[in-house]
Amino acid sequence: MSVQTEPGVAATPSAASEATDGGPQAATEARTAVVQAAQRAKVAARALAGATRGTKDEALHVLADALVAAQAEIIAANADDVEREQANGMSPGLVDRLRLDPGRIAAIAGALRDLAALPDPVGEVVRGSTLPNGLTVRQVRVPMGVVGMIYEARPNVTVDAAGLALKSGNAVILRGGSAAARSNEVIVRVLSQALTGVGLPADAIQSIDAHGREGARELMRARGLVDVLVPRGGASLIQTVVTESTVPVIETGVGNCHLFVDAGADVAKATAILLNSKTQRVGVCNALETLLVHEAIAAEFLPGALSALGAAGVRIHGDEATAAHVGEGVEFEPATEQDWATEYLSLDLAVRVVPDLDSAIEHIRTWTSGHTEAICTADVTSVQRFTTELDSAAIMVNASTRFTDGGQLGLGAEIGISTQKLHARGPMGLAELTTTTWIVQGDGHVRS
Ligand SMILES: NC(=O)C1=CN([C@@H]2O[C@H](COP(=O)(O)OP(=O)(O)OC[C@H]3O[C@@H](n4cnc5c(N)ncnc54)[C@H](OP(=O)(O)O)[C@@H]3O)[C@@H](O)[C@H]2O)C=CC1
Ligand SMILES: N[C@@H](CCC(=O)OP(=O)(O)O)C(=O)O
Repeated sequence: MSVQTEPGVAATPSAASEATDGGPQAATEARTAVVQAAQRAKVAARALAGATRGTKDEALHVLADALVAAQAEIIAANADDVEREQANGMSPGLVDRLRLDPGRIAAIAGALRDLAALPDPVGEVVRGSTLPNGLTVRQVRVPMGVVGMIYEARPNVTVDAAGLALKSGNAVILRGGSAAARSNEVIVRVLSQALTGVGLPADAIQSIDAHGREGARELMRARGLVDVLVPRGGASLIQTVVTESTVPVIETGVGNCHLFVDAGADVAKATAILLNSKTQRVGVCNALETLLVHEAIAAEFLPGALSALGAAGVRIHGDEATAAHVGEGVEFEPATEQDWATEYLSLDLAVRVVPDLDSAIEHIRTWTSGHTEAICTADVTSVQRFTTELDSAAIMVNASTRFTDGGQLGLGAEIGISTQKLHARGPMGLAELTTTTWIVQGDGHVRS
């Protein structure tokens, strides 16, 4: 699968009418089910908002243990999903995103334990002062309440979202990608049952997967019951949610990440960063899609870099200047403008040689979706310009694009990576799932 993005826009919108439609009866059933789930979640959210850090952290460990204990059942359900989707022609990159194994389940459980080790965001005083009139003013973090989430077929996200919601004192209603339906069914059951073991309500973690896209649409309309909706996925999903949701939305966005190798960059480090960004996990939004190379380093850098990419199975879509450096065993085809706009999510990479930093910045500003850009350089002026003249959610300096990830950046996990600017930008962790309340304490104060 690949995604075309318009210059500067996370693009390819498609109308809600494209969504699978189960007819009026399915819509009514979905409405009833989602409203009831949201009502239960609202009650559960009150219990979570008052839960102590100790209870929430204990719950996260219990959830982690429960997942590991249910590993065989989860992996069997996941194997059904993988088998079905492979038969349906899902690309290897997306199958990799869907697949679970014991190592991945251990990592997912580990992320829950990492969340337990982080400070509780709830109750944190963001600002505080005593005014000249004696009033004490504090702005304090509080949970959002009920968080709705519509997301891709990636079962680790089910657990990350549940863990983040729990630690930040929120209830969560999940609608995962249909390709992961069996995996998510088992995971949500295991998690919500485990909650009750520590005296927290099972309704704090609910799934509406059974109601498909009808359920997702009802979640968008549950204003007053759902406090915030996080859509995490492709352009069609984001466009539909932004257009149709009456619930407040925090958008995430598609990736189309760039790496610029500057004149004078350390070739060994740049090659390692390039390979990691492109090949470590190709189906994810922080994978590299376009390499830009300063012409002054092209002859030194490109032959080795392209042959390393070729050895890793990467197909190059390059401009003429790149073609001159392609050696034996490297699959190459001439790039068109479409390649600059494409999020391949596969072992494909667009490559362009540029005359200078200005051209690299211009290319990125033209084609980026605003997710992650990286530069390899030894020049502090280039760093300064790259980090201030681009307008993306994350900028990596001499580091892989793959670091745009909540776990990697110390947030424990992430509910999504925001590529818009309001409330949150970049990987969204615990603090991003809270809002604030102003607590003003007086002693009979009145306003004059
Ligand atoms: N910035 C970020 O945090 C992230 C960005 N992404 C981006 O997402 C893309 C890959 O995601 P992909 O696998 O394509 O996921 P999709 O966008 O296809 O699906 C994600 C979820 O949205 C649902 N959905 C999709 N379209 C609609 C619609 N029109 N109405 C209602 N629900 C809808 C899907 O349901 P169904 O299963 O029924 O199709 C699924 O539950 C990439 O472009 C990647 O960069 C992905 C994750 C994180
Ligand atoms: N958190 C991710 C990156 C963001 C993400 O979830 O991407 P995607 O696989 O497109 O859903 C990671 O690097 O593991």
